Amino acid sequence: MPASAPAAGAELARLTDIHKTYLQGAVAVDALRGIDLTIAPGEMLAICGPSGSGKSTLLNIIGLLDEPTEGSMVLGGQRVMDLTRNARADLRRAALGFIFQSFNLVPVLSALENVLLPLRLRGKLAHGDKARAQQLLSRVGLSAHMGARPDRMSGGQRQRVAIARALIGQPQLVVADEPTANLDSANSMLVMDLLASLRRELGTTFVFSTHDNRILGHMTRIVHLRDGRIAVEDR
Ligand SMILES: Nc1ncnc2c1ncn2[C@@H]1O[C@H](COP(=O)(O)OP(=O)(O)OP(=O)(O)O)[C@@H](O)[C@H]1O
Repeated sequence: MPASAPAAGAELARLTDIHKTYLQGAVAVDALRGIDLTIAPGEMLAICGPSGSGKSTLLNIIGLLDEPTEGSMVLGGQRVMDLTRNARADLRRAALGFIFQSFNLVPVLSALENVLLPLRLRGKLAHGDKARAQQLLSRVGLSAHMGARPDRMSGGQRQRVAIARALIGQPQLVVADEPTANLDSANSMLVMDLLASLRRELGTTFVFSTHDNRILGHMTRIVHLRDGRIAVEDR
């Protein structure tokens, strides 16, 4: 049974008739075949489906990491297709956060430096950024590990560093590609409970791709993909 849904009406993102075709040598692979999807602020939305159904492709498009072959997308009121490459990168940095199944932390940096990295990559750190990163690390239960490097941490701890890193830029939308795929059941539940609490506290919107049925109870909506199309939606 999905968790309580946010109020209907507003929209953070709208995808209309999205298609994505990849070329594998001379063969065209239609990974997405006409996706219509609206994402409301505060949703915790899961994109489910079998391997190859197009989950990662769809997430990459929502996260402005890839472009559709056809179709349109509006994010935060901006028509993404009308933006230059630089403007799209600016929107991605300002509006989006990312969580990956393999955590994608920088091994030679401490947990605190990993959380600050997205801000450093944007330019100089502002006054208060370090304190905010420390607060976020405390909020994800890692106050005793701020100076530790990821290779000294468990998978669950690493994913919690990655959650703090995804949230440091105060994104409207966090895109999470199979965030529990490398975690055991206990850590998956800890991470999902944490994300659900953060969603309630911060109002952040989350879109997940997942094969993991254990985490679906945390979602406000579930979209099932089959062969690049939306097959079923559960609210
Ligand atoms: N970069 C690429 N180049 C060519 N084909 C691709 C590329 N990325 C994905 N595909 C193909 O597009 C289809 C959808 O792939 P996608 O990775 O989006 O599915 P998925 O549902 O995320 O799968 P999985 O659960 O295995 O990660 C598959 O047929 C895949 O082989």
